[in-house]
Amino acid sequence: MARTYPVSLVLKDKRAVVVGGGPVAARKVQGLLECEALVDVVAPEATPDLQKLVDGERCTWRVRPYETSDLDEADIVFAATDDEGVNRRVYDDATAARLMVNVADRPEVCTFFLPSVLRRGKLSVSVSTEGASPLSARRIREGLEERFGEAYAPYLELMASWRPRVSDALPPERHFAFWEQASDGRVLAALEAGDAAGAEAILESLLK
Ligand SMILES: C[C@@]1(CC(=O)O)c2cc3[nH]c(cc4nc(cc5[nH]c(cc(n2)[C@H]1CCC(=O)O)[C@@](C)(CC(=O)O)[C@@H]5CCC(=O)O)C(CC(=O)O)=C4CCC(=O)O)c(CCC(=O)O)c3CC(=O)O
Ligand SMILES: NC(=O)C1=CN([C@@H]2O[C@H](COP(=O)(O)OP(=O)(O)OC[C@H]3O[C@@H](n4cnc5c(N)ncnc54)[C@H](O)[C@@H]3O)[C@@H](O)[C@H]2O)C=CC1
Repeated sequence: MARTYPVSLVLKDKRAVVVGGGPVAARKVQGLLECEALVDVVAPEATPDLQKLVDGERCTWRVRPYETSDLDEADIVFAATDDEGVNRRVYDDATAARLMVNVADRPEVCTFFLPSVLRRGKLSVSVSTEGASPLSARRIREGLEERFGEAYAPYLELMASWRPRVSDALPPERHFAFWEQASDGRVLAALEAGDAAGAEAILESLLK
């Protein structure tokens, strides 16, 4: 298989069709809703966890087997039934419509895989083994949780809020040096110690 091309998709208000209603589909629906996608589930049956996510607005449920026309409005497709033939049909239909498609039981035909993701606010660390060992991806992600603590969330909020300020206050040739020092660990350490004012003061001092 060719190597994959990692991206972070912006799926807000994009329509994702998830075929299947088991735990695998539910995990995908949950992740999609967290990214503010619009989700259409197609399945004759769905787990209680998945049913709880259905609100008739951002997440609908077509309570029946898959039909080709289910992909009419789709931007991205997930085949996650326990029926190989149905998953195959979803794959064929999606491919014919030139849609990106993830097939839960067929890594070799997926046009994208779901990585295991560590999140801290705007930080996401995605771990993929390209289908070789999903459980290893999860274990690697779990191993990263200690390394990347909760302070990364306020840290990146602070960095983002300073970007326009730095652009306004400093000439372009000083931007890189500013960000190099701003990201050298001191601001993060201040936030880890609960010292938001101290973190801000470090950045202020770098403007001089
Ligand atoms: C190809 C891929 C397609 C896709 O994108 O779905 C795929 C395929 C398959 N997974 C299978 C099994 C398991 N998958 C998990 C877990 C996760 N699987 C995820 C992704 C992917 N799984 C994609 C590749 C990602 C990569 O390699 O990096 C994660 C990372 C992300 C997510 O799903 O959101 C999420 C962890 C999230 C987290 O916790 O952080 C566990 C463990 C568990 O449940 O905790 C098991 C049981 C243990 C085992 O079998 O290893 C099987 C066999 C099914 C069977 O035997 O019937 C297949 C099919 C096959 O391999 O043929
Ligand atoms: N990618 C991944 O991370 C993983 C993938 N798998 C694979 O994912 C698949 C699904 O796993 P589970 O959610 O545990 O299955 P499950 O058996 O719990 O659920 C299957 C779902 O498919 C639905 N379904 C069956 N025929 C359908 C049709 N014609 N149209 C629409 N929906 C239909 C059923 O109503 C049910 O909701 C399996 O093939 C399994 O091998 C399993 C574990 C992890």
